[in-house]
Amino acid sequence: SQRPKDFPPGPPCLPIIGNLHQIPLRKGFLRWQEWGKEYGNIIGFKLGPKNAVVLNSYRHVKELFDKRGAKYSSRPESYVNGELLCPNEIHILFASYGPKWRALRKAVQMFLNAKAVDALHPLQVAESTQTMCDLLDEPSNYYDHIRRYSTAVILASVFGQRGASFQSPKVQALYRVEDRFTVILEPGATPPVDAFGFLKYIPEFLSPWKIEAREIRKEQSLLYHTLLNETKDRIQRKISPPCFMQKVIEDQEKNNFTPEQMAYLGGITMEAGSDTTSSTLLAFVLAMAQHPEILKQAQKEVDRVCGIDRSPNFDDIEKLEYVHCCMQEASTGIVKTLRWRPIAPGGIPHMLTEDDSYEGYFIPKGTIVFYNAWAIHMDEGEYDSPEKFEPARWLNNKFGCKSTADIDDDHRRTTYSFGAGRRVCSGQRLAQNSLMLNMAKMVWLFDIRPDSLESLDMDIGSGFTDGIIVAPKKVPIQFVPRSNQHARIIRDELQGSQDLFATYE
Ligand code: HEM
Repeated sequence: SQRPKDFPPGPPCLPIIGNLHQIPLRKGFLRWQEWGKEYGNIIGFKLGPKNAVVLNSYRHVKELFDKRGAKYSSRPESYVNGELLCPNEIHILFASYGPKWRALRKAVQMFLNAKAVDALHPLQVAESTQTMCDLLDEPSNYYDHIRRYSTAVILASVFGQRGASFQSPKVQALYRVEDRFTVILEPGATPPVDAFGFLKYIPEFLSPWKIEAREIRKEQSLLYHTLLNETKDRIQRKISPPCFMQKVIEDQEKNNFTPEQMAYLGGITMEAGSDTTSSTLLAFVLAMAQHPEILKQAQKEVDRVCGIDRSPNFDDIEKLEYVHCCMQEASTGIVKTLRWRPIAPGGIPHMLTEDDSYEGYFIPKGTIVFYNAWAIHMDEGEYDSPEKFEPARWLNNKFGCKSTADIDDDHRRTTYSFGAGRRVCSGQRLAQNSLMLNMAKMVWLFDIRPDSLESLDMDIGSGFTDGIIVAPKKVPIQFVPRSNQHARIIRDELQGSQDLFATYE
């Protein structure tokens, strides 16, 4: 547990365990943020014998992940991820930087490139319109309706199948397993088995986390294989609409993918795109419920651009500057940010594959490097009152930062919510399209109000769930249609989507 010579500064270590005892089991990114005040924005610490570094400033993420991507793009070796949950590097998010990851990333890119993603506009419009009608019919279940939306878009575009309601068995199966998956992946949710290898030999009856991991693996594998087999069957019967898996199946020999790799490729895309997008939308709902004045201003703009005779669509989005700012603040604008509540606040760890020197520090090969999206987005040096939901900050400059800040355009990302470097999220464009469309339609259609202001808990610690992906906890929120005419129009628009839905049934 000794710190390497010239390692970045950090808290003193204890023998053997290093700093493990100082990192809380949940939401460790808050502790890293606190450490930043004492040790600076690049902090070195020890997870038992393993070296770890956390980056609390965008400047370091930019220099290390974006400019030195060849070295900082692997993932830490992990017994839980790599052996129990997703063996043989089948999971793109956890695959180490090498040929297997490259083949997966190339395949995913085929589905997530700009042209392919923009071809999904009609599907997104149809599913979003259904979501608005679901919110009209059953507002108290807003949480499920929003979660259904993101899964339905991926189910249809990846597997050519429909997720018509939150109760659909596949949507249910996905969230049942996904909720458990994101919790077990959070550093701290399992014993430090990578630091102390002997822990893996403790029998299962004394290690409930092992049983949990095996069950998750079984459920995930069953779901992904079932979806793949159903899609294969529908393709054979010539009743499948074009979808990502169709292309993957056609290219199976060329890519040399096993059925397991194919099933996981589709399943993981669904995983990656479901609760990420819905959690961001839910954070937006929370912000709108707390800030009626911001909602009003966004409504004014949507009304000016779309009027009352139709709901917003993709042609309008470019013209909605203030709604953009709301999205940039709560979530993602076209190429902008997810600042206020990043859904992966502690980031997804990268691993350094060669020794490196940086600003006089030595960072050895094998170091686990965390980018702390939470600390980056809450940096008081960069943002005025960072804790405040303030869309207007994005009117100042494209980074939403203080006008007095030194605005640095070189390789700086407008958001770190999607990660950075070569492992940056492949699904940004698809996610952004979904977010913008749903936010614009929601603002156009509803007044969004809390049952009571006291019921809103905006605190990232207490008001959001645990896990590597966090989401606002469910609180009662009212969705009140702005007029009968708004409600009638959205229902009429839904009728126009029925033919498209039928192709996925
Ligand atoms: C608001 C929505 C989303 C957010 C905030 C988000 C965030 C992230 C983050 C933080 C990473 C890790 C980046 C890193 O390690 O540096 C990631 C990876 C990834 N995301 Fe997303 N994501 C979102 C939506 C999507 C969607 C819709 C898809 C596809 C359907 C997707 C597909 C992926 C894939 C395939 C990876 C793995 C990349 C790799 O390791 O090579 N994401 N995402």
